[in-house]
Amino acid sequence: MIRFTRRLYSTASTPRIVNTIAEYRALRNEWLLAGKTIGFVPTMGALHQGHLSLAKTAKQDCDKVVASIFVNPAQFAPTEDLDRYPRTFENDVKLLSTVGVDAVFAPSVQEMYPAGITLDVSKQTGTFVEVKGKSHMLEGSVRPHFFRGVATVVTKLFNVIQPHKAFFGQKDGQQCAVIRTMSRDLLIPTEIVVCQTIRETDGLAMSSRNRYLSVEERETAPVLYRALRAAEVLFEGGERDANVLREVAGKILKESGVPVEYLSGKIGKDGAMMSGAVRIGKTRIIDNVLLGVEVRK
Ligand SMILES: Nc1ncnc2c1ncn2[C@@H]1O[C@H](COP(=O)(O)OP(=O)(O)OP(=O)(O)O)[C@@H](O)[C@H]1O
Ligand SMILES: CC(C)(CO)[C@@H](O)C(=O)[O-]
Ligand code: BAL
Repeated sequence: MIRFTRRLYSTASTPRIVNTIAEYRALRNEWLLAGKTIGFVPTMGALHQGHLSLAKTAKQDCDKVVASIFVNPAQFAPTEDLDRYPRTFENDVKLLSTVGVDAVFAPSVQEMYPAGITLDVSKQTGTFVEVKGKSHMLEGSVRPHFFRGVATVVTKLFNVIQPHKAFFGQKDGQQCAVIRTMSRDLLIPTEIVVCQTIRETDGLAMSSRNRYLSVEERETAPVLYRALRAAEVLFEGGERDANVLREVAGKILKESGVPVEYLSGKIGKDGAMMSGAVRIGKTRIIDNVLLGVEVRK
């Protein structure tokens, strides 16, 4: 009985680990010949329930699901946490096996950047993807290198994986907008699906970097969501003045004393996104709420 259970687990659920582009392409050809559709969940690892919810949605929509685990150097400034970014590969694979992911693409930096990659943008040579007009405000005002690194690696990953659909989290709302624009402009045939933000019970958006927080910092961290949620409640009650919504959220943040990097909210005819970033100790917390707009549950 025990043996039977084990066999089921190892053959039915363990994703295939793929480290090279050549190996992935061979697998993809097999899948395409068999008429399978491919869903893709790009990640940097250190997985949590937010990532798993993307994989579950991908599994509902597509025959085969590939998750990538790649800590992309190009989206880190030289002063940021590339070296200490959490790397928990074995546990990540275990988690992905619980939601039926078929393959984990985990390439080396050399595989993804064959000509090498330096973090100093002024010294970089070669080809990069930049989404002008969407990359230098909000997150991009604090991390000017960031969306160039993300757009570049997502283009490379799309070229390798060639998925029918790719799944991203609303928590990184501006990233979703950048990737949608990039896909439209570069005529990328992959459908971009944005999935809802998964939260801890106290409202904090799940995030790999939350594990940097000390016990006291973890208690403070939900303040950003509390502030955004207060604005959302007002919006739901009929308030349509973006200044009022920002003021309400801003007051809560000010009272908490946490340093605010930005707090933004504009109301358009199709609804609005209120977003913010705060520093809790050395850790950046970002979050957003969509007002009057639905995302994939
Ligand atoms: N709480 C969440 N709910 C839904 N999707 C999420 C959540 N957190 C991350 N994602 C999505 O998972 C994908 C991979 O994100 P990533 O690996 O950077 O995780 P992360 O938790 O956002 O990490 P970090 O703390 O470094 O920002 C992205 O599309 C991201 O938006
Ligand atoms: C999309 C992504 C995997 C690109 O490295 C990263 O920015 C992330 O995890 O959100
Ligand atoms: N989730 C976005 C990845 C990053 O902050 O580098």
